[in-house]
Amino acid sequence: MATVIDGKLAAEKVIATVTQASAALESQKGVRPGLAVVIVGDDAASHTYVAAKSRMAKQCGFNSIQHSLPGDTTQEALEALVSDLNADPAIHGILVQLPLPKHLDSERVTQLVTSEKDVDGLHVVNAGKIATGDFETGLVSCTPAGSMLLVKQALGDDLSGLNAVVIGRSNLFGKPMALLLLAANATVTMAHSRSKDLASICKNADILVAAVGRSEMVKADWVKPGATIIDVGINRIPAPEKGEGKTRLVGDVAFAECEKVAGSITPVPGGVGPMTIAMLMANTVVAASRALGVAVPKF
Ligand SMILES: Nc1nc(=O)c2c([nH]1)NC[C@@H]1CN(c3ccc(C(=O)N[C@@H](CCC(=O)O)C(=O)O)cc3)C=[N+]21
Repeated sequence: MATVIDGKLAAEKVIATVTQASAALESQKGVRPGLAVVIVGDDAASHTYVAAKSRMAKQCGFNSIQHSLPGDTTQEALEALVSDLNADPAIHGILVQLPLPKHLDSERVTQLVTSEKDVDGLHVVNAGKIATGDFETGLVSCTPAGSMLLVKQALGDDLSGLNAVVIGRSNLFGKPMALLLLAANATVTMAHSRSKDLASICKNADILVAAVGRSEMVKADWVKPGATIIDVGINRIPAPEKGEGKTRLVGDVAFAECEKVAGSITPVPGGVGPMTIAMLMANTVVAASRALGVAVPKF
């Protein structure tokens, strides 16, 4: 039976470091880290996530500001808000909740956020820094950064000699995750929906990272015995056993069967999800520390 990796506990440790660094900033500089979260429209799931982020930001002692814009907000209005936040010295981190409503160009908005305040790590400058091995001056996107902390917790900092397979190739997750694994000396394979024979690619993985967005797609016979599995999927599926119309959260990995083969595995919920929020707080305190010229905490 695999060890279940406790993402909530790991996230609490990150949050403790963030809270300490935030308090130090306030006592040294009289400034609290400022995080602005922008949400457009009334998607229920997005509002739940944003509420969780705001709650955590307050718990960390941040100045947490939420901008909720109506679903018919124009591109110009959204860009004007982001420009204001870019120029506001009290704001150190800006997050524009994705996905945006279809009439808006999210790539333009994402690239408008100044790279120093891009706590999502999605600006091309930050993506480029990861790609070129600069982990000192940029910001790493939250879900890959959090997943990497969980991998290192299970296996140590040096992944030399280990095969890592990342399923999924998005700019948001798959690409930066693969680059972080590579930087830690793993031998990395990027698999995706067009890959031939996913099962046999995965079977070779000492570290298997699933970010496909398809519930419970990774089966036990895809898993190398003893492998470390990081499940990045968040899929809401019907749960009639909980009552009519109820749902439950599952990952991209068939947990119950894979747990019997893996060495360690992250659960959903309670795995990567809490780490994503924790790393958002970490990026915010890092951005604030840099802006104010104080020592930057390590995570
Ligand atoms: N600009 C932007 N940045 C994001 O980082 C971003 C985003 N947009 N849009 C949506 C996704 C999704 N996301 C999650 C964060 C935490 C949990 C999380 O904490 N999940 C809990 C369970 C929550 C529940 O029960 O619904 C868990 O896995 O244990 C999940 C999902 C961040 N995202």
